[in-house]
Amino acid sequence: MIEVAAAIIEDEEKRLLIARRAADKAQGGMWEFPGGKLEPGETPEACLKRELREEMRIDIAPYARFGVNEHDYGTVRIRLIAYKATYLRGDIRLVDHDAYCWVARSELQHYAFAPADVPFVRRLSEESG
Ligand SMILES: Nc1nc2c([nH]c(=O)n2[C@H]2C[C@H](O)[C@@H](COP(=O)(O)OP(=O)(O)OP(=O)(O)O)O2)c(=O)[nH]1
Ligand SMILES: [Mg+2]
Repeated sequence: MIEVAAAIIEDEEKRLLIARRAADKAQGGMWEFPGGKLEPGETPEACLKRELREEMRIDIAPYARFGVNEHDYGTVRIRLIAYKATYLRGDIRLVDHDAYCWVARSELQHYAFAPADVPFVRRLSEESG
């Protein structure tokens, strides 16, 4: 089981940050909440702060656990741990993804998300914001 943390980052207009996985990666071309694999001994919050600096050059503050979803991709099984987070500072620069977007909750349904994210997307779509 691979443990992966994902950040649901909101801006002042209540839009959420989503990013598209590069074509050459697992789940290439699919949208996700940015993040990555936990390193040994790392908390999900620390992982997310590190990953968002590495992958997008921004600072975030995770503040609440949103949920966990286990998904079997056949060759790998992942435990995806989602945290709500606040966008603190930095201009986004894509290091790893090939696109990003700030989207309203009502627009999330128009993006093809990685299968492990689908339960989170459904819940977020029903939230007000
Ligand atoms: N970051 C992230 N990964 C996700 C999401 N949904 C989902 O199925 N995944 C899968 C894709 C990968 O198989 C796995 C790990 O994600 P990753 O590629 O971001 O890991 P990483 O940043 O540590 O990158 P790397 O060092 O392995 O290249 O989790 C999601 O919303 N966010
Ligand atoms: Mg990543």
